[in-house]
Amino acid sequence: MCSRTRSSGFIRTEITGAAPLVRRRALTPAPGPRPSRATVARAVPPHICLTWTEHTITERDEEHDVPVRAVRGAVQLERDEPGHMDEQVAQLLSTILERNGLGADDLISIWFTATPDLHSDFPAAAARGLGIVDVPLICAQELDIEGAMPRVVRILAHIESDLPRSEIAHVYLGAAAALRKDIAQ
Ligand SMILES: C=C(O[C@@H]1C=C(C(=O)O)C=C[C@H]1O)C(=O)O
Repeated sequence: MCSRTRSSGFIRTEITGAAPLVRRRALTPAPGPRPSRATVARAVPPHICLTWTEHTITERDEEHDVPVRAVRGAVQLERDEPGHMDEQVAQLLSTILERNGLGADDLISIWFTATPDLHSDFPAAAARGLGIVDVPLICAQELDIEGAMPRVVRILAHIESDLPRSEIAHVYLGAAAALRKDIAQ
């Protein structure tokens, strides 16, 4: 899929497939202006099929490419109480990590939403309780849709994972499974 050869401190990336590879944060584009597709096509041997990374075929060798994926989760709280929220959100987040074989280092960022009937705490606080302290987090209020399930905390996490998209486990705990019967695990 992606092979690399080192040359005097730089590395040449040759993409032979069309996987949605995204460079890790530590990688920086090659200096200078971004060449056009035509320029790159002329500069690259014809057997190499380049993806969108073609404009930086030479880049610093700091880390390997890992696909970015997104994983969803949700849990319905029994009551709006800080200790209960903390426990339920921690369980949701740790289940997402466990079922997808993830560690804290694989997390890019996490969005939390809470339905408008939840006021007792920020759901993101539960992530810090799990030791996730250097991942950008944000909380927002979920849409106030008539008839929607009450007391729900949702998660949308962006992750680095070699799992294909079809194998990402989205976690809807307990009653929240009714929200997405098609993907809940
Ligand atoms: C169905 C859900 O609830 C809401 C509806 C969503 C959707 O239709 O995709 C996504 C998130 C929520 O705004 C869910 O959490 O999955």
